[in-house]
Amino acid sequence: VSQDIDGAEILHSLLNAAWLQSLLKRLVFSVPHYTGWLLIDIRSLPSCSEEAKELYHLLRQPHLQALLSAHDTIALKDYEPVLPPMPEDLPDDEEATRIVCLVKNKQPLGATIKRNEITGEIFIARVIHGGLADRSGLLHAGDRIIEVNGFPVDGMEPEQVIQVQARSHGTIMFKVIPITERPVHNQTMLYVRAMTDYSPQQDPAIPCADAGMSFRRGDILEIVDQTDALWWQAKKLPSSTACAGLIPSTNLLKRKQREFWWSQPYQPHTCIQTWLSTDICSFSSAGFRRSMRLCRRRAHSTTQPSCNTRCPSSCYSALNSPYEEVVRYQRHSEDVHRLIVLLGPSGVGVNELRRRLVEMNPNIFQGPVPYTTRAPRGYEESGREYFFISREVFENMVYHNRFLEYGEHKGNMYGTSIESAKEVLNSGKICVIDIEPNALQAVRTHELRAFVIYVKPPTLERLRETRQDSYITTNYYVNRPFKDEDFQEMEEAARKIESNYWQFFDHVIINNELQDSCVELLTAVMRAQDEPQWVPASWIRPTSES
Ligand SMILES: Nc1ncnc2c1ncn2[C@@H]1O[C@H](COP(=O)(O)OP(=O)(O)OP(=O)(O)O)[C@@H](O)[C@H]1O
Repeated sequence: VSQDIDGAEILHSLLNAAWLQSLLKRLVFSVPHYTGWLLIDIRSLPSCSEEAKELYHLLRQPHLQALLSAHDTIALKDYEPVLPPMPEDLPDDEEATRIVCLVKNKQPLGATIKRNEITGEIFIARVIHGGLADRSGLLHAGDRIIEVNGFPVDGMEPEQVIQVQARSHGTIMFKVIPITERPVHNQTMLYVRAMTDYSPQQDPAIPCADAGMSFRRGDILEIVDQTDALWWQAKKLPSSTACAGLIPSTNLLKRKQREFWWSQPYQPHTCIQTWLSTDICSFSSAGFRRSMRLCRRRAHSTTQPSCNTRCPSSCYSALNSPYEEVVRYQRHSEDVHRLIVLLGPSGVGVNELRRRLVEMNPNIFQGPVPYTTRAPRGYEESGREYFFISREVFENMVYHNRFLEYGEHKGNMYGTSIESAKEVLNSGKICVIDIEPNALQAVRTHELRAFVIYVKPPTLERLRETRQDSYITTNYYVNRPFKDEDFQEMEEAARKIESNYWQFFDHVIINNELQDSCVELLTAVMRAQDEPQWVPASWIRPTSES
C-alpha cells in the first residue's frame, strides 16, 4: 500500500464508501456466526478452486481464527444498560426523542455544546471526527439536548451541563431531539502542508481549546471536515489517533495573519469534556549566506529577482495561503528525476555534501553548468565549466526569468539557469544544486519538482569538535580555520532560515559527522526519486490553486 498510490486511494475510498459501511454494520448484527458460516460455505463447494483452498487454509490460521472469534464475541454481547421499552401510547405531537447511552472511558467525548441565548436551549455544536460521540453515530451537530443523566438541561449554562455529565460514572445518558435535516457530508479528501505554526492554547477565539490541534510549519494535515467555514477538523500525519482536532480554516487563518488578532465576535462553545494562538507567520527575504561563496567553483547570487516576477502563481499562493494543498506523488520510473536542492547557512557544509554526492557516482549525479560573463581561462571550455556569454545575453536571460539564481562577483555576472538544470534531468541523471533560501520558490515548480534538503548545523559543541580540521572561506579569507564566531554566526543564520523557510523542507540533515551526513543524503535522494512524497497539488494538477 505504501508503494502503490492509486491502489491506496482506491482502497481508502472503497473502505469509506457509505454502501460498504452500512453493509458491514448489517453484517456485524445479522451474521454473528461469521467464522463457521464462512468455513462451511467454502468446504461445501463441490470442486474447490486453488484460490478457495488457499482462502480456506488462510482462514484456518490461528490468528485469523482468533480475530474472527473476537468479532463473534463482541457481536453477540449485550451491552449495558438495557433500556426500558418505548412506551406505546406516545402522543402524536411529541417530538421524536432519542436516548443515547455512551460508555465513558478515558477518551474525551468529542463534542462541544452551545446555548441558544434567546430560548436557553442547549445544542450539540460540533461533533469531533473520530471521537467517542462520532463513533457512536448517535449524536450530531444540531441535536438538541433535553436531559443529561436524567437532569433536564434547558436554561442551564453550558458549564453546568458539563458538570452534570462529569459527575456520572460508567455510562452517560443523553436525551436528545435529533436535528431534522442533517447537513450532507460530501467531503473530498484534502491534504495540506501547514505554512504557519498554530497553537490552540494561545488562541482566544477557538470554540474549545482542548478540542484544538496544534501544528507546526511543514506538518502534513489531513482535513477530515470542512463543514464549518471557520473551524475545520484535521489530523496530523502520520496520525496515531483516531480523533481529529479543530484548526482554523484557510480563510480564518488568513484573516488572523492579516489582522494579527482575530477580532470577530464568536459564539462561545463549551467542551463537553476536557480535552485539548496563533503564531503569526512572517516572511522576510534576507540573504543568509556570505555575499560571495568564493570556495565554490561557480560564483553565486545574493540578488534575486523578486519572487512575483519570477513565479507569479506558485510563489504567491504559497506565501499567501496558510495551507498548501498537497498530494502524494510517486515518480514513475520513466519520468525525469526530481531536482535535488541543498541549502543551509554558510559554512555548514552544503557544498561539501553536494561535491561528495556527485563524486560518489558522476554517472548518476550531476550539477548544472552555470553561466558567466567573465572571459574563459585557458583550460576552460564553454559548456563544461561554464557557458561563457556576453553581459547583454546574460541580462536578456535575467529579463526573461531564465535564472534560478544569479549574481555579480568582481564585475562579472554568474547564474544558474532553469534550462541547465532541466538539461541534466533530461539526460536521465539526478541534478543536484545548492541555492540561497530566497531562490526556493523558483525551484518549487511543476517542471523541476524540487526535493529540498536543509543542511542544519549541529550544536555549537559538536561544531567545535567536528570542524577542528576544516576550513572556512569568508569574504576576506580563503580557507582559514573555523573560529567560534563563525559557529555562532552559522547558528544565528540557521535560526533565521528555519524561522522563514522550514515549511518548504522535505528533509533535514544535521551535519554532524560528515560520513554519516553523506550516507543520509544519499538515502534521502534515492527516497525522493523512488518513494511516494507529499508535493504541492499544483505540480500534479497545474490548474489547481495550491
Ligand atoms: N560534517 C563536517 N565535519 C567536518 N567538516 C565539515 C563538515 N561538513 C563540512 N565541513 C567542512 O566545512 C567547510 C565548509 O564547508 P562548505 O564549503 O561545504 O560550506 P558551505 O555550506 O558550502 O558554505 P558556503 O556557502 O559559505 O560555501 C569545508 O572545509 C568542509 O570540508
